[in-house]
Amino acid sequence: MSRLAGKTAIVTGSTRGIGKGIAVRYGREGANVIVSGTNAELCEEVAESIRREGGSAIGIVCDVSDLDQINRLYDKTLEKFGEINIVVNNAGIAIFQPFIEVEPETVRKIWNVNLFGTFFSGQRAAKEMIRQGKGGKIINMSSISEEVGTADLTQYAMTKGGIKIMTKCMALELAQYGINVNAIGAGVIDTDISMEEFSKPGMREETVKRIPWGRMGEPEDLAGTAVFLAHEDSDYVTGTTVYVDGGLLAM
Ligand SMILES: NC(=O)C1=CN([C@@H]2O[C@H](COP(=O)(O)OP(=O)(O)OC[C@H]3O[C@@H](n4cnc5c(N)ncnc54)[C@H](O)[C@@H]3O)[C@@H](O)[C@H]2O)C=CC1
Ligand SMILES: C[C@H](O)[C@@H]1OC(=O)[C@H](O)[C@@H]1O
Repeated sequence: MSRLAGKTAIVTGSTRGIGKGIAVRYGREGANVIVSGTNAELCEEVAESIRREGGSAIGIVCDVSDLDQINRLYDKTLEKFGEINIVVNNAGIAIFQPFIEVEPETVRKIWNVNLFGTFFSGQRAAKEMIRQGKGGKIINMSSISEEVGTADLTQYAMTKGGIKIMTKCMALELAQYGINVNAIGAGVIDTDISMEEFSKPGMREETVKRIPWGRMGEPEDLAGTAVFLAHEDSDYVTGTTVYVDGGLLAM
């Protein structure tokens, strides 16, 4: 299928995990994909793997906690492809720590990537999409953590709660330009972000037991929703979170 043919899509934090899964699927759906992250070699590696499958992709380094790098990401994308139609604000970090032990620096670090990065990448995306005058799709990576509390993750969960309301406010302001803004609320997905936590004895088994679908998610489980939210099929969907969580929030 080529549901995204002719579209140019930036996916932040797409050198591994969920972002990589989305970037690879967008490549298969015919989009020009910008693979982005903090490591230049990895950006090129993932872009090359998309090109090897016959897709169109380039790698551009961008630390989303740095506004200059965000602007460079957008400038370079426009230089190469002339337009930006889809942006997935996926880059994110988590640090597990009991609330009473968290240092200010930890909060600032998570805040800068998850909130500042999503906000200012979204802002630049909106400015370009308004200038282009053809609408566009902005997808923010959120989590079931925007809805339910998790011990040792206050410093992370509050950023996802922030992304939830950011998504709604952006959707309200940008509807007049035909720009959809939605979020994906991922459940527990088997990626490096939780590797340390799940290497603790019994943690993985305990977690899987709580998931109605009976397994942790894989990055590929999110890719279909990311295509839907990037495609015209979702033109009347805005300001919402689509949860992809194996039923966790149904409990
Ligand atoms: N794995 C999970 O269970 C869940 C993950 N999420 C969210 O999905 C997103 C992706 O996470 P995963 O793929 O699971 O983790 P991951 O750790 O495998 O991938 C995170 C990606 O973000 C990149 N990144 C980190 N800091 C960055 C920065 N300053 N600038 C640019 N890129 C940066 C990393 O290089 C990596 O490519 C995150 O926003 C995370 O909060 C949401 C719910 C569940
Ligand atoms: C970091 C967590 O393990 C991961 O991130 C989320 O947002 C999910 O709720 C998972 O627990």
